Amino acid sequence: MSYTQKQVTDALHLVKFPGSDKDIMALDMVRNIKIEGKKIGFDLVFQKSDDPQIITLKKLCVSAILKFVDKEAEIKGNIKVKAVHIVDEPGVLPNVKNIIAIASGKGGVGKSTVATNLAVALANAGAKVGLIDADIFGPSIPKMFGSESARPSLIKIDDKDRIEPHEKFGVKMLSIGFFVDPAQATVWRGPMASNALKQLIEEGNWGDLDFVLIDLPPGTSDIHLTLVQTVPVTGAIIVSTPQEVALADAIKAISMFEGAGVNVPVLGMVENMAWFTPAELPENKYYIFGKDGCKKLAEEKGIDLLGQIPIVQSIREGGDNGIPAAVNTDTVTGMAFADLASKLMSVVDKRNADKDPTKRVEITR
Ligand SMILES: Nc1ncnc2c1ncn2[C@@H]1O[C@H](COP(=O)(O)OP(=O)(O)OP(=O)(O)O)[C@@H](O)[C@H]1O
Repeated sequence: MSYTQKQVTDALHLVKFPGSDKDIMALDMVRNIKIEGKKIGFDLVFQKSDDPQIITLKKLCVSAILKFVDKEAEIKGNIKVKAVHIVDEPGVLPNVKNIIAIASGKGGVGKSTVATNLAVALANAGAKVGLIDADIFGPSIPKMFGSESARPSLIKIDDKDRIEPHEKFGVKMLSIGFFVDPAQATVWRGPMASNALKQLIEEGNWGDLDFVLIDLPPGTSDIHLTLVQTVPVTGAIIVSTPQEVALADAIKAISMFEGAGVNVPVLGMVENMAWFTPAELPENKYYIFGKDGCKKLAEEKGIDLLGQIPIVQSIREGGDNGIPAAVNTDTVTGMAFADLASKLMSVVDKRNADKDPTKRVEITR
């Protein structure tokens, strides 16, 4: 019999950081949990390699595992302490003004739909925009742009091979879906997926851009860590439906971005599938996934709500037929995405005025 991840994370949720009311899971200090039979191990990530709480916290973790998982669990010696280093050097993408991560906790809430339409709406507003499909295991950007057959070419710049991003509706984009059969990528192991993302970022000929949007996979994964270790992410947008199960996962995504070792400000939330209005009853709103769940969560967390996007047939059709709804600027949905783009531009301006630029992080010891 082996223990479950949940048993371990539940136990570690009970370990509070000394002097704080937050636990080490909420602070995103636990990474790489490995369980083999009775053996449990994980990385414990601190902001500084000489944090005075290292010894105490290691002991608290050992006690929590022995008490709440199993007194026979082999945990001693299996907690590796790691430290976050802020890397103070211009990273890759030096000519990109803002790198925005689009994330969700739960899958299927419309993150790629929002990323696609937001990218098009930003381009319509005159911004120079790039879009990177970081959902390596399930890339959907090629389909949403009607570009499944695009094959970006390699060009030589300063004797180095560079990938020329595909461009459509004013958006420069790269996706692993342009290079491998998506069915192949779904079985890749973590390091292969992380390397693929690094290549899309580092080897793309991105040039000067106002925004690069990164469409992340759902949940929290190695891909998220690869991203913050590869580029300084200006901020994150969290997409969720108003449904409770989706909101619970959205909270985890918010904690991950704001937690130790990542430190990326959350710029706002987007409530997708906020309501449904049938064409024949335009005055009626049906709150299929619940009412204002995301709005309330954003208020609670002190985060801006950037927009509420209803369930609209043309949004789904746009995703399927490769012409994003935001392309049609004179429709109600086109205007909703234009409004979302303008809100994003103003929160990014505010973030850049109020806060220091984000720095890339490295986790070492
Ligand atoms: N507001 C909306 N109205 C109608 N359909 C929508 C809306 N938002 C998303 N959809 C549809 O819901 C489905 C899931 O959306 P999408 O692929 O964007 O979700 P996701 O969160 O990126 O999923 P994944 O878990 O694959 O990352 C798609 O078919 C999309 O067209």
